[in-house]
Amino acid sequence: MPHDSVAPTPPAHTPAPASLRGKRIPVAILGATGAVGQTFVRLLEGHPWFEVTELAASERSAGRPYHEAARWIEGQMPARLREVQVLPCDPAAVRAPIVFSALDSSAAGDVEPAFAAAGRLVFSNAKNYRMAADVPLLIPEVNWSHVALLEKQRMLRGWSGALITNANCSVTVAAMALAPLHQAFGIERVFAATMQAVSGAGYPGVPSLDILGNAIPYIADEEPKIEEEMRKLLGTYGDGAVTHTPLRVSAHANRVAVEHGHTVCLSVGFARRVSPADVSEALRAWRGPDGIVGFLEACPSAPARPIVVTDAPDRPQPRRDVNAGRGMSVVVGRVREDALLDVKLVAMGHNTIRGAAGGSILNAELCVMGAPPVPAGLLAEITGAAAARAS
Ligand SMILES: N[C@@H](CC=O)C(=O)O
Repeated sequence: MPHDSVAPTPPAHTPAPASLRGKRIPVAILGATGAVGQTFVRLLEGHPWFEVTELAASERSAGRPYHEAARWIEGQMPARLREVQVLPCDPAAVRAPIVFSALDSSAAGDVEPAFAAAGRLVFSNAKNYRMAADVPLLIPEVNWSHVALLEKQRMLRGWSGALITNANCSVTVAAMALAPLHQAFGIERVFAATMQAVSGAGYPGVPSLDILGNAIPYIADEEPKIEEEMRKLLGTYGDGAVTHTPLRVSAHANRVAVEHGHTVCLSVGFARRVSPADVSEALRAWRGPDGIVGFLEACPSAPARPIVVTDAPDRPQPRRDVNAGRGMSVVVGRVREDALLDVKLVAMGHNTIRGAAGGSILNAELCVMGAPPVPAGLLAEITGAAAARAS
């Protein structure tokens, strides 16, 4: 084979953690009618540890059967959910202990803290709290140690639940490619140019007459997000805080006529001399921090390899590679010398799976496993409180 295989791997059959005692944890999806909400529904259908029991959305959708409220985008809506009545995004109406939020930032700002205050473990995709000092911004393989912020968050905010965020989708792709290199060699400067799929803009998203046969060199708010979130993601946790890495990042964000898969062209400057061969070797060997690799291997959503390196001269390509690791791997190729910085490469990943719903689900799986440093007893506390509410 000329390069590493990027074929989708079959779903893992992972035994549930003993703490679940053979039962799946009920979970709710907030913003269930939108594109990312629907991706949560698809990925969680048949999940061995989680069962979607509640769907919530805006006042406009609340009270309607899910099949009427949501214009389903890919494949078929799971039959068992068609008649489920959509709930309002209110913790008094939604009972599940674990909540996946696909809410737009206009709603997430009030709704997500309300659920965390009401004892729920909230996994957010929205931008609102990503940069808050007490909120973990997580990509498990990159910075799982930052989950330790939860202890301080719950104390400071007086929440019986907690809030965990995942990163913007294009940052996720870039950060996964850069984390192994930062750990091994120390990165000082990054130039990033994205080619982002239309699904990143949600549904109905970018008008077809704007994007067909076109590329748009602007995505609102995207460039500052890439620059700021990258510094937090690659930062270090200690003494109850994350110290952002002093990395200089310059980003260009572009929308292109691709359905799924964000591509990021990266030029990287290191603190010392690093060759393309060093970079390829570090990427191929990387599985994430030693302390959680065993936990990741037991997570149903974790790919066998978070980074798939290809030596093919014309890859990665969204059309061919976007489903690597069932959409959870980032495919990296074109690793070569850079005349301006040191090394350049191209990273591509599934924006609505690894970059959104799949990333949140993996965060939740690691929490359920109690992967350290998840605060001891967090899951038992949250599910115990939910059982008490139900009785
Ligand atoms: N802002 C991104 C979505 C990912 O978070 C995009 O527009 O593609």
